Amino acid sequence: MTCHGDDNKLSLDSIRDSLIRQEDTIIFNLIERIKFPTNPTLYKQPSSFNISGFSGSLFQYLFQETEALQSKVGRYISPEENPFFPNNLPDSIIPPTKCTPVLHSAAESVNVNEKILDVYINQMLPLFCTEADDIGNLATTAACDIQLLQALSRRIHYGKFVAEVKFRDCTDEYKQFILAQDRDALMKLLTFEAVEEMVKKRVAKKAGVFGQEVTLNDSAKEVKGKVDPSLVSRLYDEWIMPLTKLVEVEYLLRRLD
Ligand SMILES: O=C(O)C(=O)C[C@]1(C(=O)O)C=C[C@@H](O)C=C1
Repeated sequence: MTCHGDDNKLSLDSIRDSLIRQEDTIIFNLIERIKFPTNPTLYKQPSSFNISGFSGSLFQYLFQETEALQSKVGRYISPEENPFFPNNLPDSIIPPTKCTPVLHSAAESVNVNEKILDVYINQMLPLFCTEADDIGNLATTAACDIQLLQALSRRIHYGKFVAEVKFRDCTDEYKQFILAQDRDALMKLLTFEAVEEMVKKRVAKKAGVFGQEVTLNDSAKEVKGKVDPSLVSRLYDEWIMPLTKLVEVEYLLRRLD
């Protein structure tokens, strides 16, 4: 969702439909990543490997280089994409689109990827993966990490679009709390507990379905799924939805700048 011309699509229902579709991407990417163990060597700072001219982890190196290449071909001209390493990104060779943006210009300053990365490495991976190193698969593991982190980031920063629609639908209600810079009141106003309950149930159900072993033998006995549905529900409850709401609040606080 980039342009003002897309406004006919800009409703809370259409944005929630996109969040529902993004659940599929997140769960499939999660299933791919958790085939591998945690692989702590990948995230060790500084890296145990000699990376010339670079002092971070092997994972940071791979991710930063990937983002730089993707930036050149226009990934970050989309308001749906937010870089994890925004400093010194190369310019895009693709020209920006000539249309009125949907989001307020302050959207660019809202980026919670540092938090996402911290939660991902220190809380999510230990919850879903076996604790071990698989040195032969570090690059493949990092490729899965990058796909999953970008999907998580896109979903969480979609909070900017959710917040914009809520602001347009109930401008006066939101305006008073923005003017007062009242975070708690904004958080309360944008929270829909019944929707959150539905999200948690739906993602658990999807995890059960997507993680099934599919065989042609109808009498084959059931095998354990590829991902624990209750953990996927927890992932949404404890991190994805709270971080989406944080993005919504941060965006709204700047909406009248
Ligand atoms: O659907 C909304 O209204 C949202 O703000 C998104 C979302 C979510 O992250 O899924 C976040 C807050 C609401 O309480 C419900 C759901």
